[in-house]
Amino acid sequence: MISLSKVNKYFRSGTAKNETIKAVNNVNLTINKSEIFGIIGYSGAGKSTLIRMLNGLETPTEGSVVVAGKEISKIKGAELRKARQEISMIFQHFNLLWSRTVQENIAFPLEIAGVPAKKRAERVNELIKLVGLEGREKAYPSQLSGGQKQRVGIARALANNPKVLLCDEATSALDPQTTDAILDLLVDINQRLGLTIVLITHEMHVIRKICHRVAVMESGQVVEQGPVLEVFKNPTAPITKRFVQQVTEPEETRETIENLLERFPKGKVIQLTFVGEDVESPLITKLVRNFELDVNIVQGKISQTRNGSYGTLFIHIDGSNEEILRAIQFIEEQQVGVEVMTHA
Ligand SMILES: Nc1ncnc2c1ncn2[C@@H]1O[C@H](COP(=O)(O)OP(=O)(O)OP(=O)(O)O)[C@@H](O)[C@H]1O
Repeated sequence: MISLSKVNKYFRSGTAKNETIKAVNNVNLTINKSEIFGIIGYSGAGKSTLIRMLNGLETPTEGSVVVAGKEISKIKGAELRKARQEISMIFQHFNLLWSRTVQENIAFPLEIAGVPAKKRAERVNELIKLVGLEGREKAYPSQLSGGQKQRVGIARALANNPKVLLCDEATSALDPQTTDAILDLLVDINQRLGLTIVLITHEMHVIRKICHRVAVMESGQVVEQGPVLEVFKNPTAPITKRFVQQVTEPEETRETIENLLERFPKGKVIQLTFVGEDVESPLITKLVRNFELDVNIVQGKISQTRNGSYGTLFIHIDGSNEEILRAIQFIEEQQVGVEVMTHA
């Protein structure tokens, strides 16, 4: 559906004469039909420049950009405008028309495409249902929440049945819950309409949650790309490792807990949280000495911070219910956080 071959984009740096910035540096990418493809990178990595080349808002200095069979990098004028109807975009700050209602915003691209009024109204209704904005048709953007505004943006982008949806940091202005709802909507649209989605983001959570494949950008280059699960399991570039860490630690902990609860159906799995020096070992010794319990240390991780160590330890304790309760009470009295693990 999309292919970029040896794409470079240089900008004048604006400081010294003849000095250029390589915003995009020798990028080769293929994005398949109906795929959700994520491009992740920190600010200045070249993501915006790259995505803007997919709809002809920027032209590459060198190389070719082909989208839905058209060489976007070579076409101009009416031909480019026509090609752009197949490539829609949504934005971080929604870019809605503030003096138009929800309905009128969604109808706008249909008006431009010359769709007659009756058909337009039908299509707007369909889109309102698709994005879950029933009842808000007559509202103005200023009366909507961030999530609702992005739903209008999505409906408007889908109005002319595009083949590709480009998402430029589409959830970066939203809170985590709203982000997840919008990401769910994008997945739903991808599945229902078979739409190809390309998104740029600086949040690995977005990639983890919805993308099939990911490309990692740094200083204009794609430093790593592949199926999301593989990149998570085996990140190679240091920047990828940093992005993966954004999300794997809490997730892995949850998975580990489920795994432990299955491995130890009897007794209790307990998470202990320590802050400070060497608090864990006397506690375990006391548990073994003073209670009629079997105690297993199953997993732990202690991290050093500038203010001392911080860590968690998972232990499994088994014995009579009474003894387990006494032990938990004892731990609670120490300088240690304690949580009895249960299934999520
Ligand atoms: N029109 C322009 N003129 C000059 N330099 C530009 C222009 N557009 C982008 N750049 C430069 O190109 C590099 C890549 O910018 P780009 O906006 O593509 O990165 P990004 O990864 O999208 O970052 P952000 O998320 O902050 O937008 C940066 O060094 C930027 O300053």
